[in-house]
Amino acid sequence: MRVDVVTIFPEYLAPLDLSLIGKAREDGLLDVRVHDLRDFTHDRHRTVDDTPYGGGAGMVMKPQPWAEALDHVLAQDNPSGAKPRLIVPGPGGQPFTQALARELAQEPWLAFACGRYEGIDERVYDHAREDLGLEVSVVSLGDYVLNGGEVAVLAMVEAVGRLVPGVIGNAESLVEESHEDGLLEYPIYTKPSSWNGREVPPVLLSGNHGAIADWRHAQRLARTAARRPDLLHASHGTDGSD
Ligand SMILES: O=C(OCc1ccccc1)c1cn[nH]c1
Repeated sequence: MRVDVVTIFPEYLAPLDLSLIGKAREDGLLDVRVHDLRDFTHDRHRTVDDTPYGGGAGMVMKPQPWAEALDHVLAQDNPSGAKPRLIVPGPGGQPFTQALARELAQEPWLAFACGRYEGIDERVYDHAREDLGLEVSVVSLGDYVLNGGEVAVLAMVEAVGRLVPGVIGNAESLVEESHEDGLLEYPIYTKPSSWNGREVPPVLLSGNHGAIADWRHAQRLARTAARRPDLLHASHGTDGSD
């Protein structure tokens, strides 16, 4: 998978060079390219923002640098003229979920646009869709506001990248994760079996795999009911009437 990120803070994406994602890049499983939006400005101050038409607080990211940056992304090492799916993190976007991460992990090429200030001139979205023929999705990590899209892109690239075959050595560990099938994960324990006067639940030491599976499923249901009842009604058939 190829991943392009356009940002005014390229150094914010440095953590993608670390650990799993870093190794995946070395192994050629992920091709991550970070572009500085200011490289696509032409004035002495490398201006990327200006005041909003209609008034209001804050600044808006100018359209021209974004158009040139996207042209560069589309042209770089792309003889076939393939198109990336463009993801723009923003508080007003569709929720980023494990289901969306799985969907994005199927894409051969993703491009992320990191907004700053109050956001990006709306015409950039129209230009990307109508003139560049890109599928554009505004995606939110949650109902809160960050100063820019970079932190959200780090989270999304990690969540998506780890689903790309080969990135995680033990694909088994991808199965029983929270949200993988609509339930939160069960409690986990490791040695020693007795610690600080606290014991590991005996069933886990019993070797009875059926009982262990039952206990774990019961724990997942209980945890989900306690912490995320919304998930229970959504994906387990209960319409909330019971
Ligand atoms: O704040 C966010 O993105 C950064 C951003 C983008 C555009 C304008 C302002 C801020 C965000 C919140 N949840 N998910 C993403």
